[in-house]
Amino acid sequence: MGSEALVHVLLVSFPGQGHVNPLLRLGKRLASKGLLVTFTTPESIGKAMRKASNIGEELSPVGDGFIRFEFFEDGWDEDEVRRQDLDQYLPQLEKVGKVLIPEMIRRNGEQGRPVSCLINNPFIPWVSDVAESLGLPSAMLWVQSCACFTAYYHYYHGLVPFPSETAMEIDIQLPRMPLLKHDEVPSFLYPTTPYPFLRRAIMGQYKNLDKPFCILMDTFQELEHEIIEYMSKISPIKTVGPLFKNPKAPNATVKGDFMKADDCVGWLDSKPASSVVYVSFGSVVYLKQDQWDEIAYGLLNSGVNFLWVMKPPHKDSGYELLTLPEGFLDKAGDKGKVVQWSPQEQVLAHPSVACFVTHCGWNSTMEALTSGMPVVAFPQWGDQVTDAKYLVDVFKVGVRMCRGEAENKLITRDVVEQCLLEATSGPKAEEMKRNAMKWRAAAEASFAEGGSSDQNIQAFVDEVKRRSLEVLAASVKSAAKGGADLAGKVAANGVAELKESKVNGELQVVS
Ligand SMILES: O=c1c(-c2ccc(O)cc2)coc2cc(O[C@@H]3O[C@H](CO)[C@@H](O)[C@H](O)[C@H]3O)cc(O)c12
Ligand SMILES: O=c1ccn([C@@H]2O[C@H](COP(=O)(O)OP(=O)(O)O)[C@@H](O)[C@H]2O)c(=O)[nH]1
Repeated sequence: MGSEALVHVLLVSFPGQGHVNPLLRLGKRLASKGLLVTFTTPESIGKAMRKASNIGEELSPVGDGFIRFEFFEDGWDEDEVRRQDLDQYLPQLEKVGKVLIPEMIRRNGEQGRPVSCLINNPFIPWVSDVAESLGLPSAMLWVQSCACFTAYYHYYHGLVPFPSETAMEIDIQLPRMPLLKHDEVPSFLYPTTPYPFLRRAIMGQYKNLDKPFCILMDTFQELEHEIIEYMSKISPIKTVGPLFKNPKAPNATVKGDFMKADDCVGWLDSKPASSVVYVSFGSVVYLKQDQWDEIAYGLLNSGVNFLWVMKPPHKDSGYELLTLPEGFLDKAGDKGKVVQWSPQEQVLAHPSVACFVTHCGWNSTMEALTSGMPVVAFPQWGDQVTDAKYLVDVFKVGVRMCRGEAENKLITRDVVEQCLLEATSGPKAEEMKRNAMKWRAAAEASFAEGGSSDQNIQAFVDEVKRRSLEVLAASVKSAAKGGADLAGKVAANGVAELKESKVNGELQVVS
């Protein structure tokens, strides 16, 4: 079957690694079930993705369908420093995207690929407005846990008290969730957050929550059973995680890394089973030099093997380049390896790796659970503090090393060493490993054919197909009436294509 006869969905991503990864993974899942998927994000990131990853101009086959990329200009010069300031960048993306995304949709229609559905991730809620204005269905991929989704929901609607200027240190009880201490709710909700623009971005998504017909989530039934059941009654959520495995297309090479991963698998191969601690704080967290030094000495003093990701800061971020203590690499010798970026999925799946010191970003959390990997939790802000609470107290796969950036506390080398030892040897380590392996099995069952997430993805694909026929039928009507609005034009172009498809006997449309 040619790609032109397939139902086409357009994925629009916020330009962050922790957002691109899950949306692209969703794209591969949808493609593998027979859709044509176009993935788009600003060209500033597109450029990095093309350079670092296996992305070309052409269509990539994935399972029964295809994925392709188109990037859009954000209207700023290549070296514009304001991109680092989301207070300025998010409104710019909205202004430009509201013009360029409809143009991209129209162009695709003209080229014989009418778009039937838009899917976005958080921080760019205006994508649902674009879809609505064109008469297209839309969905949103929530890229954090269902617990965090619930916390933001209750905050947005003022349903329970949250920490405030006058009562900062209150505990928070949300339905079907463990009691959260004040510093365990997503920290963007603290009155003192240094990232109020991320709170505004997320609240913008909640303001628009009635527009998507479906909210997809990178989590799975068995992991957050009760809270998923509760929120399903309020919002049209469908769990489709863990997205990072694709059983129908395990060899699809399309990846969205912004930086080429350093080679470290050979080094891991040379190490004994369960002997290496993997340390990574994701793509945006940047620690202070004194904290970095303590972690370095903690790693050395504990005597464990370690693989440590030390990514360079963005040149306009204002962060000082971190350094390692003098003589650190010599002292570590062959016990340690420091890289700028790792192939994290492969690292977490490697038998030499014993545990993961993580900032608890939701992608890292899902990847660890799905790989059966115990963690040492080192959360900083946002959803990370809530994820850490769940990893340690609910999923029971982790040791806590800190409570988050708001605590403003230096974690000393002794504490680092103690946590590393606790997570790698002795009864606690064994128990965490057992629990992690249980989560791995549950995750695998959920994405295997017929599992809860697989069923939800299939139901979503069926619904998109069903709605695509409605969209086309509506546009045939409006085209017949001579409607010259944009949606009409898009769809009218699509109809020409569909007639062809019909001739091929591949798609049937009632007009
Ligand atoms: O890339 C960014 C940017 C950014 C800044 C400038 C620019 O030009 C482009 C982007 C800002 O905040 C972020 C926040 C993020 O939170 C991360 O988002 C994940 C999914 O929401 C969570 O699970 C993680 O815990 C959390 O660390 C992830 C990101 O990738 C970013
Ligand atoms: O060295 C690294 C560090 C991170 N990642 C990937 O980058 C994403 C980070 O997302 P997460 O939600 O964990 O954190 P964020 O970067 O958004 O804070 C995950 O998919 C990781 O697998 C990676 O491939 N190599």
